[in-house]
Amino acid sequence: MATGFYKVPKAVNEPVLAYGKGSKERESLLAMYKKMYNEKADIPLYIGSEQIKTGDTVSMHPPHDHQHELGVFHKADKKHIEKAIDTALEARKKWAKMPWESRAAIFLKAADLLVGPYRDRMNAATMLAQSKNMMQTEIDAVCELADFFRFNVEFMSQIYADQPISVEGIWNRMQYRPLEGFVYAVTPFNFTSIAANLPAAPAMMGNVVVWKPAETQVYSAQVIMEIFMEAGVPPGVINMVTGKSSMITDIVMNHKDFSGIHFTGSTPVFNSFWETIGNNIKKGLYRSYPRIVGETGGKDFVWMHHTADAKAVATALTRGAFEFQGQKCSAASRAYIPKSKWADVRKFMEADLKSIKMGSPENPENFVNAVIDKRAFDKLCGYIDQAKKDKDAEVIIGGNYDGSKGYFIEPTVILAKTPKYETMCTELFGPVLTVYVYEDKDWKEILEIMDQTSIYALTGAIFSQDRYVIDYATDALENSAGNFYINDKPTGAVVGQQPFGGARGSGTNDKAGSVWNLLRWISNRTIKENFVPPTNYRYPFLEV
Ligand SMILES: NC(=O)c1ccc[n+]([C@@H]2O[C@H](COP(=O)([O-])OP(=O)(O)OC[C@H]3O[C@@H](n4cnc5c(N)ncnc54)[C@H](O)[C@@H]3O)[C@@H](O)[C@H]2O)c1
Ligand SMILES: N[C@@H](CCC=O)C(=O)O
Repeated sequence: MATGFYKVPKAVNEPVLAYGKGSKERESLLAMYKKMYNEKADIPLYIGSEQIKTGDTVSMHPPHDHQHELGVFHKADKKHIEKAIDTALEARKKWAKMPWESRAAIFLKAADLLVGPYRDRMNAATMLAQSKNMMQTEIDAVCELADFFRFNVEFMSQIYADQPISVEGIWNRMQYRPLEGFVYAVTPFNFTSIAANLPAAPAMMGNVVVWKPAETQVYSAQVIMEIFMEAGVPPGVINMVTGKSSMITDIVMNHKDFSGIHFTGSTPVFNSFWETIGNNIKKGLYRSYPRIVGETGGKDFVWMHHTADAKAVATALTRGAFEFQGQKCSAASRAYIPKSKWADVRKFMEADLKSIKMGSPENPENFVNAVIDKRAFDKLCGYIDQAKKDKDAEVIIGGNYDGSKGYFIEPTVILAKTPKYETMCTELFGPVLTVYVYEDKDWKEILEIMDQTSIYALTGAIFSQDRYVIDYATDALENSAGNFYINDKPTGAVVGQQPFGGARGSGTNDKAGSVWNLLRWISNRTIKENFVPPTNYRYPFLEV
């Protein structure tokens, strides 16, 4: 097909729109929010070219307005999952052979559709489904997602261009085959961009996918499917199914052509997948070893040295811990502050948090919105109530909540009297930050404690103005975070700039939106061609 070594457009990060007062983009987005709020969605399963409405439905509600119904989505039963797998495997016959330039064009088109005609719809859907304010949805559902599509296209072309050396009479080639089978993408509620990227990245590399979004994200997942279809992803390449997670996983992982899992979500769920896959390998069920890629939980830290600026640290904590209600895997959830600076950090945080407004994302003045659902709300309120009772803790900021209209929890700061207090160690995934105040002189010991406090190693930030201290802490915390920040908050990684992912209990660290991630979705074939094959078996020294 291709009659040239085509070069893909250079990827650049999508500029984030400001949504300032009186701006056209703000007006247009709010109009779309109102329109979608008043419609009733009826979301089918997307299997091949069919949109299946099973009649077995689940209703959807904005977390900040849970009495309002956004519509319903339809649930699959066993036969739909089997059909999705069969359809994917059928689609693979053509998709795996499609020239890479055509696959690239589809995802570049998806990016342009997203930042153009779909921008408002994608943002409004994410505001409604996940209770993100305008800025949080813009950086996630539009900019990060467009970046995933465009940068991955560039990384794909770099991978394909990488070829082995050849010697006289021999031409060596590397064929970057998709995996033999289908990939299962299981995605979290909190980032629309991650939900789209997990099926898109393997698909871009020529794989076919069965995609199961989180129940609380299905509303915005539908818009992703609309974009995929309009961009030209052929029917059957990405099949979106919704329904009981354990039933879907059971059918998928017991299929001999299951070739990989692309997961983002909590650590226990990922562990259960690994266990199932391991047991099935033992039974000899699979054709190939499935690729297991999972980005999971975090207990992300901010550490301050006494040489750091208190206002900068307080700002990093306010944004890092409470943007999107702390529901980022990267969110700062434990902070270590030296005694000499604590009064200042606390004063600045109190002032910041007092000025924060909480409510619906439809009102742009609300910095904080609702947590995702009742389960999360109850769990978080339970930890806050416990901290109010515990001798080892004190709730010093916030601590109030109200679930009557929406699942609203005030940004809450707990002061822990021991560095191993429960909320210093366990991922809560909400607007709760725990602070431990240490003696300035003990800064080296505290770094050691930090490294040993949680099972996770996702993100972390250190603040200091002393370069020796920065170097020491960077070294001491080498394995404590896959994304490490110096004098910055631990959230907000940008595709192409800070490839994202962590190790230990935080996942396989394959760095979403990078070459390293895409490499997991191919299975190379090395091809050696000999132009003039030898016709004499003898070694030179055996010549007669
Ligand atoms: N490391 C990262 O890059 C990253 C990014 C985003 C979120 N996260 C993590 O995700 C979690 C929050 O997201 P969540 O609440 O959606 O996570 P979750 O683990 O509850 O759900 C993730 C997905 O797994 C599915 N699932 C849950 N139980 C299942 C089961 N038994 N079988 C099959 N599927 C199942 C869910 O339906 C959802 O689609 C946090 O732990 C957060 O740290 C990590
Ligand atoms: N990439 C995002 C986190 C995604 C996880 O939830 C960040 O860096 O804040």
